[in-house]
Amino acid sequence: MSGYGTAFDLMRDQAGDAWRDYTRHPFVEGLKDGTLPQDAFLHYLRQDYVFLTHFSRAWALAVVKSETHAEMLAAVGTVNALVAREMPLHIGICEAAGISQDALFATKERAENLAYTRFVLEAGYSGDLADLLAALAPCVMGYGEIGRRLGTEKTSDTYADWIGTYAGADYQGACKAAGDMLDAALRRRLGPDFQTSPRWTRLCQTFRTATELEINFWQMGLTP
Ligand SMILES: Cc1ncc(C[n+]2csc(CCO)c2C)c(N)n1
Repeated sequence: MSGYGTAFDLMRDQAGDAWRDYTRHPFVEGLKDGTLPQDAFLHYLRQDYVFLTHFSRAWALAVVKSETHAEMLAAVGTVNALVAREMPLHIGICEAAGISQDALFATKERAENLAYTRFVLEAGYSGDLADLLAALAPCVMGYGEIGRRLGTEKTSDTYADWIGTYAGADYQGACKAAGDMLDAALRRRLGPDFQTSPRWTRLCQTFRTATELEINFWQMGLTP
């Protein structure tokens, strides 16, 4: 059990090898032992800034697709955390590494990056909040799992700040909240035994595709 909710555990099991390939990708192992080249890390961060721009739009769409005040509150809180905290963090790390804000804002979006965020947005545009959250979950919980594992297994402090962000209580709490939101959204729309709903297979497919797109994102990080 992950501690991130019932639906997430079931979807992760359905994703099979893809989940393992995402959370134990060579890029992740390079963060763990400090062997990831710095230029690959900075290239990843620049692309991730662009990623966060579109990811924030996807969470804003979750506000649009909400049906209850509790859903709106959770979604709007994530939009705020992303735009007011996570994005400035990336700007600060890049600036400290010599990448100006102008250079960062001018980053050309890689195809692997574009494919992922537009897939998530499309899941939301054409579906309801359950479809959108199934596409968002691998990102949120995957980094939670990676941070938690690297927090105890890391053998180098080179990327300790990055690991600490995702291993920390704040982020772990956000994963638990997102897992609870996913469970509640599925119960509301699919019923209490949501895994017996005719929609379940497709939601698991959406989760798996987003997981595969996360693998491609790490791979892109290794090829600046
Ligand atoms: C490619 C990529 N995937 C996942 C994350 C992690 N992440 C993105 S938004 C967010 C906050 C809640 O949605 C978190 C943890 C990332 N930064 N980049």
